[in-house]
Amino acid sequence: MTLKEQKIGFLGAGKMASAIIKGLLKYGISPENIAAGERWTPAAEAARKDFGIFVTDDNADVVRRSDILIIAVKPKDIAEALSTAGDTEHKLFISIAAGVTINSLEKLVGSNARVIRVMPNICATVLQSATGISRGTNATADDAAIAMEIFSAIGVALEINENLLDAVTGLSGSGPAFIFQIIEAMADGGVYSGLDRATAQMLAAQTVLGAATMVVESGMHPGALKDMVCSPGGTTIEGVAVLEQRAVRAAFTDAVIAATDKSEQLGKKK
Ligand SMILES: NC(=O)C1=CN([C@@H]2O[C@H](COP(=O)(O)OP(=O)(O)OC[C@H]3O[C@@H](n4cnc5c(N)ncnc54)[C@H](OP(=O)(O)O)[C@@H]3O)[C@@H](O)[C@H]2O)C=CC1
Ligand SMILES: O=C(O)[C@@H]1CCC=N1
Repeated sequence: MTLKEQKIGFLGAGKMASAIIKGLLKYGISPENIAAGERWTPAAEAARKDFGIFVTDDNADVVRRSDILIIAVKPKDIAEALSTAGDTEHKLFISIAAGVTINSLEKLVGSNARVIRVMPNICATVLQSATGISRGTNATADDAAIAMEIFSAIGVALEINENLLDAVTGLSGSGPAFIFQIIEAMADGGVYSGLDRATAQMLAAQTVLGAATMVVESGMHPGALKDMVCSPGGTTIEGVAVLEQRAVRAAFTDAVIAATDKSEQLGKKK
């Protein structure tokens, strides 16, 4: 069965499920092939209205209708969501929850459960997620292939050993928030110097997009690319010196490590 023929259900229709659904619809999956189970909240109403998908507060109905279930509730809500999922046999479960291990997911879904743990990011909404994928004990090669297909449809996906998924969570799962902070702060700098907010934000965002594209397309070390911008005695090295004085690179490294540690801690709570 191709991805476009699969019935995909979501347990939880909040921010991240919506990002993935939006991406899948952009990719060309029919809304008729997507269902979501959600507490009857504004998130549910928005998913129904915005995406035209089937939305219900009956998780078991979503499971019945779907071949693949994407667990998209907060880590603390997984046990409850799965306890209301009804007959989970013969289904593939893909969890996007931070920190929740394959071992605990398999215990919650059932002993023979086909489980895949993934960590996408919010950029799925514009088909630019960076996603790590780890296959559970009973998931087949076909299951891993379909998970790769789903997350490759909404960005870049790679299979990775589960012991590295917390690091993926700290880096690319949480990373968009760090980059949004950079864009906000750079735009503030532009506004400080007289640019209007909209212009400053557009210039900041396009600069991040362009710089990221150069790293991806050239494969060059970012430090070497930085050197290409820094004219001797010029403007850029003045700014770079300020960032170094404020230990900005160390702060970003530490932010990724802190988010990774938190993902590990969430896993130990289970
Ligand atoms: N946000 C992000 O950028 C990313 C998030 N993730 C992971 O995705 C998951 C979801 O995060 P996010 O989308 O941000 O969270 P949200 O709170 O936006 O979405 C979760 C939704 O699930 C609903 N929900 C809770 N319990 C149940 C239940 N038993 N049955 C059905 N629906 C339920 C919640 O309702 P209510 O609000 O009433 O509780 C909420 O609307 C988390 O596990 C997170 O770790 C992964 C990558 C990136
Ligand atoms: O902050 C969180 O816990 C989730 C997981 C990765 C991004 N957001």
